[in-house]
Parts: sequence; structure tokens; C-alpha cells
Amino acid sequence: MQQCYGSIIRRQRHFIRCLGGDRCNNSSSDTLLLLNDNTRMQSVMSRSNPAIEADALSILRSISPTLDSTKHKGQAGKIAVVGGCREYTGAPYFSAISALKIGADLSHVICTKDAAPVIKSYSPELIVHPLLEESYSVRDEDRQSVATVVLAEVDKWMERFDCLVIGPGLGRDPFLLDCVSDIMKHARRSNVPMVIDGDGLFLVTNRLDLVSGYPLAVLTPNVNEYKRLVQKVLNCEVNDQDGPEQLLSLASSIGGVTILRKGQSDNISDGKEVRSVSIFGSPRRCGGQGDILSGSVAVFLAWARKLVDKEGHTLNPTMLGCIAGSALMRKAASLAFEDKKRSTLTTDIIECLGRSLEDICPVG
Ligand SMILES: NC(=O)C1=CN([C@@H]2O[C@H](COP(=O)(O)OP(=O)(O)OC[C@H]3O[C@@H](n4cnc5c(N)ncnc54)[C@H](O)[C@@H]3O)[C@@H](O)[C@H]2O)[C@@H](O)CC1
Ligand SMILES: Nc1ncnc2c1ncn2[C@@H]1O[C@H](COP(=O)(O)OP(=O)(O)OP(=O)(O)O)[C@@H](O)[C@H]1O
Ligand SMILES: [Mg+2]
Repeated sequence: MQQCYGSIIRRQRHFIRCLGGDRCNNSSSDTLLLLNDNTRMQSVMSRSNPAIEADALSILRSISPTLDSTKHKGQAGKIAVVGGCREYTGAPYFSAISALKIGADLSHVICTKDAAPVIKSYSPELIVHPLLEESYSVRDEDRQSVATVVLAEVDKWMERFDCLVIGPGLGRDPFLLDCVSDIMKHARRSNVPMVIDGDGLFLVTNRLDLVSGYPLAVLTPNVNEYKRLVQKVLNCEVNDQDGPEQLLSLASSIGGVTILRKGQSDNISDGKEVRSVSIFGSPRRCGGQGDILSGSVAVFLAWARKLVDKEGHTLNPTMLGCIAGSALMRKAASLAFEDKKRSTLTTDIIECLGRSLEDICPVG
């Protein structure tokens, strides 16, 4: 193990030299620190996270489309968030509005009938479909017919979506989750990429067949969601000593889906490679930041799919989408925190998405 870390540390040192950063070796924590051009200290590697740091800013720049007058509405992406129920209306809003603020042309929300008027009232920019139903509003004998209607309505739109986000604020009602399982099967048949988060991960952890072997599926677990996935799929506990190896093995065991494990560093694997994004970030842990991330990954994944052949990237578009989405979310969180400190909220971070993107990838 010691030898293995030695070689990883040598590789990381080489990588840091390639980045042109100043290096200092903090022997007490055994962590390499990089001073970037803003003199922001970034912990790029530690023994608990020996994954290769992605060149996230270059990736973000290379997959963001140019803005020019020849383009028509829709070319920069049409995203749909499947989520929003009686309890949660904030999460799908955060995800869908983030997609728009980053540059998607259209952002839909497919939610329960009760949640729709609330989500519509947050923003006129979102296209809100009051389609889903929870058990309490459907009689047992009507379930089959209601499920058929839900699926038919979503199917009318399916081919128009460049990416679905499944799960922010979806809730865990069994009837609703059955309908969402059907939506996921249809999305898969139509080759529509899916970012799965929040209660979508609760669903998928119990129904791995929904994503297993689908290379356009991205799972974005937080600490709890990751723990449940590891227990279910690998039949063991999370092992942070071998974090990247375990992540790689998890992604490969689910048939090559891409997993973005959120945390102090975001670690990303498609079962073949592991990359980490450690730049920027904020110490504020208010709820809703994962929802911003899901909308952000959906947009960058849609863009990466369109550009990946032209740019000659070696990483697949799901990895690129995760890396870019993570970097942007963390940059926006750091800007919001600079301004709002302890009172930083998710809405403040959303307001910083545009400036963050402009700092990294100016319009021209
Ligand atoms: N403003 C909002 O509307 C927000 C909504 N969120 C949504 O909240 C939901 C839960 O996400 P968390 O990150 O809190 O998930 P976690 O898995 O971290 O859940 C938190 C705790 O609540 C329990 N729990 C939640 N719902 C349960 C249920 N129906 N039955 C039994 N136990 C339940 C979990 O087991 C866990 O102990 C997701 O749909 C998520 O998208 C979050 O994204 C935060 C912001
Ligand atoms: N300790 C940390 N330091 C820096 N950034 C972090 C830390 N933990 C999480 N993040 C960042 O915050 C974002 C959201 O991660 P988090 O774990 O809060 O998701 P979540 O629990 O699903 O959020 P939500 O409340 O939206 O459900 C990720 O992009 C991640 O990079
Ligand atoms: Mg979450």
C-alpha cells in the first residue's frame, strides 16, 4: 500500500508541475497544497483521496458552446427535471433554474399535480408539467390507468430532451416511484442521458436494473446515498482508505455508469478511470447545493455529447459533464461564500453561476 501511494504521489507531483502551480509539502497532514493564480489554497491530494485531479477548467472551457447569431432556440440544450412532490418543491426548482442560468435554452419540470403551482410561482422561466401522482391521490383501482396516462404524456416530450435529471425532491411514494421507473425505461430506450440524484438514487439503489449497463446514466450520491449504494452493490462498508478504487469498482459493478461521489473533493468514475475535482468550494453546507450540481451536470453532459468527437477528448461525455458541473458549482459556492459568509444560501449560489462561468469561460 505504501509503495502504491508513493507512485501516486509521484504522479500527482508531476501533474502539479504540469499545472505550473507552486507546491509545498505539508508533512504533518501529508497533503500537497497548490497555490493557484488567485493564491487560493487548494488541497489537491491527500492520502485519503489519491485520485488524479481533473483539468476541470480546461474541460469546462472546451465543452461550453460559443454564443453566436446563427443558433436557434434549443441548440444549447433542453433539460427536464423529474421531481417535486408535496414535501419538496425547492429541490426541482434549484436544479431546473441552475440549468437555465448556466446556458440551457429550455428547462422543464415534471412533478406532481400538487407541487406544480408552487414551482410555477417561483419562476415563469420554467416549463412545469403537473403530471405525476402520489398514492394518496389515486384510488387503487385507478392506478394502472393513471400510470399509463403519465407515461404517455411524458413520452410526448421524451425525444426533445437532451438530458433528464431524475430525483430532486421526488419523494419516496411507491406508486410515484413505479411511474418514474417506467419513465426511466423509456428514456433509456430513446438514449436520453439521465442524471440521477436525491430520491432517484433511493429508487435506483433498490432497482439497479434501471441503470445497470447504461453508459448514459450518471449517479450523483451524497454521503448517505453513497453509503447505501456501496452496501447494496458491493456488500460492504465505505472504505475511505481506498476511496477511488472502491468508487471505480462500484461504477464498474453497475455496468459502467458514471458516479460522482460528492464531498470535500468530488470523485468521479465511469468504471474505467477516476478523476477528482478539488478546486474552489465553500465551507457552508446548506441544503440544495446538490440540486444545483444535478442541473449543472445535465447541461454540461448535453454539451459534451455534442462536442466530444470534434474536441478529441479521451474521457467520455458523462465524465466530462461531471467534471465541468462540479467545478462550476464549487466556483459559484466559493463566490457566494466570499460575499455572504455564514448566511450563504442555495439561492445566493445560483445567483453566482453566471459570474463563475464568465470568469472561467468568458463569452468573448
Ligand atoms: N429545498 C428542498 O426542497 C430540498 C430538498 N431536498 C430533497 O430532499 C430529499 C431527501 O434528500 P436528503 O439529501 O435529505 O436525503 P438523505 O438520504 O440524506 O436523507 C436524509 C434523512 O432522511 C431520511 N428520509 C428522507 N425521506 C425519507 C422517507 N420518505 N422515508 C424514510 N426516510 C426518509 C433518510 O433516510 C435520511 O436519514 C431529496 O428528494 C432531495 O432532493 C434536498 O435536495 C435539499 C433541498
Ligand atoms: N466538505 C465539502 N467541502 C467542499 N465542498 C463540498 C463539501 N461537501 C460537499 N461539497 C460540494 O457541495 C455540492 C453538494 O454536495 P452535498 O454533499 O451537499 O450534496 P447533497 O447532500 O445531495 O445536497 P442537497 O442538499 O442538494 O441534497 C457538491 O458539488 C460538492 O462538491
Ligand atoms: Mg441531494
